[in-house]
Amino acid sequence: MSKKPSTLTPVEIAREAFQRLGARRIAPTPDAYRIAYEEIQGDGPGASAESVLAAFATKLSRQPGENGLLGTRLVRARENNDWAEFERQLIEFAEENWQNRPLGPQVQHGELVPIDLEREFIRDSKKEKMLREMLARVLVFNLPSLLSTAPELANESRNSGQELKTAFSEQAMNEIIARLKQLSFQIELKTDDMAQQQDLLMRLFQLLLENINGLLEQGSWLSSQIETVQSLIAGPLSTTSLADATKNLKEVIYKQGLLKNTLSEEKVVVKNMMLTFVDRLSAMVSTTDNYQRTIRGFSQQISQAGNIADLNSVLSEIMTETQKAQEEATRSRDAMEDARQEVEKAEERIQTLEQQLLQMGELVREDQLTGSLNRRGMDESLDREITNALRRDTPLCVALLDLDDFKRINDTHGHATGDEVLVHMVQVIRETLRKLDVIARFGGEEFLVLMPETAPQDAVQIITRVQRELTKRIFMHESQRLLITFSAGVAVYHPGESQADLLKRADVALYKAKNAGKNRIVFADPPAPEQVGN
Ligand SMILES: Nc1nc2c(ncn2[C@@H]2O[C@H](COP(=O)(O)OP(=O)(O)OP(=O)(O)O)[C@@H](O)[C@H]2O)c(=O)[nH]1
Repeated sequence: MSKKPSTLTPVEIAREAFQRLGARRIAPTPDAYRIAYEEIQGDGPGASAESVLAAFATKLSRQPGENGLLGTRLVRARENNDWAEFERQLIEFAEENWQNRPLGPQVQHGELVPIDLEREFIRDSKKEKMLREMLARVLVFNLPSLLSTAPELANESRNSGQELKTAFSEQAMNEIIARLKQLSFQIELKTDDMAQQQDLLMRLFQLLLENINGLLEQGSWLSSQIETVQSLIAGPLSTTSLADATKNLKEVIYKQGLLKNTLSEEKVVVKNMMLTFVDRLSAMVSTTDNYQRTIRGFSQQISQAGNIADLNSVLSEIMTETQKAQEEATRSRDAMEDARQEVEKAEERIQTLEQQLLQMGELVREDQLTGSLNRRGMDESLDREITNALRRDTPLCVALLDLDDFKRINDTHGHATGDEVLVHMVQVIRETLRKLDVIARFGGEEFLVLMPETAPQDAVQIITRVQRELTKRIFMHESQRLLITFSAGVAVYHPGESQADLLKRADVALYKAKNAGKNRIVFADPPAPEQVGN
């Protein structure tokens, strides 16, 4: 800190002092001369406070940054002999650095603050109060709620928090610090334990699911639910994906429950109708039996009749009985006709409900990313549409769509953007297609569109519309416009053809579209005769 005393003689110092004043263009007043003299003489015994401050200012002015600036200001104040300004600069600097003084890099991140440093810091009573309150709140409220599976640690956290609020002495503070160190260590151990337990539970859950699935009928509703859960827990778990899956399943289960209730009610109605039908039938049969018995009685009476008058009375009785039997038969026929109509209506309602139930099932056969059907849902839909097409004798077309240069999109903009493109693509397709068309994710960036009751030329038109729509509805990524196109192979189903052969033809056409330069649609060749059983 102190400057070495000069080795010059007093005469040399006096000469040097005059030269220095000249160089600095300062008038050689006694004060200025004395300062210059002392400056050159250095910190010898008896150096004045002013010379110490002047040397300090000069040294400081050679420092970089804020310190250098302060030094320059101090040198200027000293040169102007403005000691009031010199003092003001020093006080300002001291105040600024006092206020902003950080705890310092000496304290490593994650380590407890040493007591002496801390004492300095907590002189600022406002900050101390805030810090104490925040820490107490974390210990009393937040930490215990995370430690619900470790009640003894939760209690310790709560108690330390409470005591921290009143730990004002150094000793009390040291005790709290020691307790918190211990608590932190125990929480660390507990967390490791919990992670292991969670892992074991997850494996147990997987085993359980596999076993249940093995017991279930293939393709049953519950089996598909279980597969969804299995695939979910196989991947990385996130709160959002779990919440989404739970929400989906809950909704489906709720709707399924409603539909199943209505369905069983409808089935009871049909059963009652059948019972009425059988009742009426037996009533009619017993009426006919009675009638036949009565007629047999009459034929006896006729054979025993002695005169026309007897015969006349038998005849009028026969007429009455016959009329009764006829009326009963008509009543029974009407009742049976009503019952038959009711049964038909109930059957229709059952069919509708079963159809809805089937659609519900498809909800969990969805692709998680895009919301379109997944491969399993697609297989079932295609099966159903082929059956419908054959039964109704209507044309069924399929289109296999494959995004162009999707790998480049992934490579250039990232996988997450690639995912968004897939979602965008499905949204555009869905909004462009008709209600009865179905869209399924065939795999990766390939989609299958089923177009029931659609002739080949209409199918090509529909897919062209999707293509146009996709170029109109530009996909934006970070203010950049990404042009998304696809190539497609379209095929019409030929009766007798297998699902696999139909998809194969669409795939070959798609391959041709890609080879012909992409962003185009190719119609598939008809199947070979042996593929349709000719
Ligand atoms: N982001 C994302 N990418 C996927 C997904 N599934 C498959 N891919 C990627 O899709 C890309 C398909 O690449 P390619 O088969 O070479 O096809 P392409 O780049 O579209 O080229 P062409 O079909 O010839 O136009 C691969 O990079 C896959 O990793 C997915 O779910 N999300």
